[in-house]
Amino acid sequence: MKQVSVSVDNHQYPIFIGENLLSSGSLISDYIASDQVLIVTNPTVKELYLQPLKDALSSFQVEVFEMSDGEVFKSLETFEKIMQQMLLKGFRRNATIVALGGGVVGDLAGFSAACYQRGIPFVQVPTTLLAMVDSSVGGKTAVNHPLAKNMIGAFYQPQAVIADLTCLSSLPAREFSAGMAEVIKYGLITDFTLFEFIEQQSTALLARDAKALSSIIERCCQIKAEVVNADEREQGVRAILNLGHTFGHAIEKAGNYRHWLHGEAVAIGTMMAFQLACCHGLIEQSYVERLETLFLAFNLPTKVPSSTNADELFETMRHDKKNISDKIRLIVPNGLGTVIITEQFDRDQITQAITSCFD
Ligand SMILES: NC(=O)c1ccc[n+]([C@@H]2O[C@H](COP(=O)([O-])OP(=O)(O)OC[C@H]3O[C@@H](n4cnc5c(N)ncnc54)[C@H](O)[C@@H]3O)[C@@H](O)[C@H]2O)c1
Ligand SMILES: O=C(O)C(=O)C[C@@H](O)[C@H](O)[C@H](O)COP(=O)(O)O
Ligand SMILES: [Zn+2]
Repeated sequence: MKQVSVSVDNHQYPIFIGENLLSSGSLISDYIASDQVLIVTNPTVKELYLQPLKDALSSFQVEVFEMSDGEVFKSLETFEKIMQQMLLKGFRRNATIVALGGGVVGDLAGFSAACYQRGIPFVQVPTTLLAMVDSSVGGKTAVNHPLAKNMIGAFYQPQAVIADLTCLSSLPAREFSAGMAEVIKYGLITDFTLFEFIEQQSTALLARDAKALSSIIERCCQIKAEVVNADEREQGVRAILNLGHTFGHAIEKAGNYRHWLHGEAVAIGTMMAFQLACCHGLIEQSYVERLETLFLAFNLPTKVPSSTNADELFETMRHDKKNISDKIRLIVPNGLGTVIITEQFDRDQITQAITSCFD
């Protein structure tokens, strides 16, 4: 088992990465504060992994909240249902929420933990690649608003993250690829060696080779932990984790949170950020092509349909939480494995970058 540590203010917590961790009662028990536990999950994950987790928690009084599966259910409505269930079941302030699932479950369960009686402990048990490398780590929790993504939320850190690699064997190929978009992001923002490793190991990764997977998951968690440790509340450097997301969130919204997976939208959004940077002399065309080749190797989309409304995407981007004025704050590459946070691009330049990724 590998371990990475996150350390923010006066809270430190471990990320455990290994095989068969889900059923290890001794591991998870250490992070449960009292006998009351609410597992938040969805029908897909419940079917696969609820029983081993329940067995591991057999010494606790466990309730389950089953939310519907899908990004559209990362909503205030589902949040309210969790609050209702916890209140009706008499959950106290020392109860623990366990998020069993991908990023949708994790973000919603984390936000619920942040709000219930002003904050109760929670544990992340991520079951998708994306959740293992990104959403379970760092304490961004949220629900979506019809106007834009993740608009209502809190920075709220878990007690522990338990990433059981065996869960990845049941992950559909499309979901695995979506997770790879965030993995590639880490290579682009700070660690070009990781990017090159992914290029070299693409066949092994697509075959879900355990050694290659465990190595990239550990590296991504290390990078995310370093960034979060330096800037938990995104006052500065943490924004680099948002590469491709300003475009990506607008793309997700334009598809009503149903058409594109988060990772897919991030892949397209990253291509837009790369086109923008290339068009304005920050990076070479060869880097843009190299990234597109890697995304395509993982069956990720790099373009939106030409029927996409670039102005509508731009209007959604104006709601982005990174913006501190009427300028759009973007993360763009300025070299191999490095990025800058900038407001230098105007509306025309940004919409041009969007249309340059039309199919
Ligand atoms: N908080 C953060 O820092 C952060 C970071 C990145 C993404 N996110 C959020 O995460 C969400 C995306 O997360 P996701 O990609 O995990 O999607 P998801 O949670 O929707 O899970 C993807 C699909 O896989 C299924 N699934 C989960 N685990 C499985 C398994 N082991 N085997 C088979 N099926 C499984 C789920 O039921 C779902 O249908 C988005 O809402 C995004 O905004 C948050
Ligand atoms: O942890 C972060 O910081 C990130 O930006 C990680 C992103 O991959 C993630 O999608 C996050 O939820 C986006 O946050 P938001 O603040 O842009 O809503
Ligand atoms: Zn993301």
